[in-house]
Amino acid sequence: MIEMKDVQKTYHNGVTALQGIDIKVEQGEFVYVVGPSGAGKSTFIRLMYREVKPTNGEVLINNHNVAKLKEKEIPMLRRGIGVVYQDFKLLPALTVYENVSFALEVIEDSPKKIRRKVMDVLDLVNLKNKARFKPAELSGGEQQRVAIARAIVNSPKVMIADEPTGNLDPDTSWEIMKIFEEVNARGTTVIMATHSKDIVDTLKKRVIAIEHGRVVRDEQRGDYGYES
Ligand SMILES: Nc1ncnc2c1ncn2[C@@H]1O[C@H](COP(=O)(O)OP(=O)(O)OP(=O)(O)O)[C@@H](O)[C@H]1O
Repeated sequence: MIEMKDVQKTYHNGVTALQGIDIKVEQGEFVYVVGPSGAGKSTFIRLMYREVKPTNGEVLINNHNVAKLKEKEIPMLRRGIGVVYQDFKLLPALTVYENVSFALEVIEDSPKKIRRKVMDVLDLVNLKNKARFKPAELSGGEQQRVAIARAIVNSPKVMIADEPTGNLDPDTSWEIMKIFEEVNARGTTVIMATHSKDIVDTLKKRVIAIEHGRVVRDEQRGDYGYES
């Protein structure tokens, strides 16, 4: 479960990106985060994996106060959260297989088990046949599928995506959304910031709208609510 209690984030330059944020997301939900450019969406989701710390208030992930984690406890938090970015952030020198296995927590796994886990997630994103390719040899949609495989290889409880279809054409975006729905159907909470009216209005989910750093709307099966 993810909970924010009266959260405020003011950056060092004095910009207050978020204030008075009170939300609760239950395990297994699928949530879109929408709003105009600069509204605070990225800040909102970056608080969840402690990429940024709240200035005031509490961010609780499975009842752990994220702001109070010690440095050495942060990897444990992040192991439970898979993150997908707009620009994929793959390691260019590594193959598809290596990009995914690199993210795997391997402490107790045998080589056979590691291989199975990596190939299972590559199968889910339909990229088993390109395991030996380098990112530059893949289309944008394929690169994003590798990034999703990397995000879910540790079976996280939560997957967070910041504009995951922002660099992709509409057909490829729908492929990515099908994978997100599959990941969600397997029990993972999905939080996705997006500017895609088409996606939000077609695949109906909970919608949290943020404007000027405040939640202005929170609806089950909501609309995008802005012009595209
Ligand atoms: N690291 C930072 N330092 C200072 N100000 C920041 C930082 N990151 C974001 N901001 C400011 O906080 C506000 C909210 O930014 P944020 O990136 O959260 O918005 P957003 O809704 O994700 O925007 P977009 O849709 O354009 O990605 C903006 O005014 C932005 O300039």
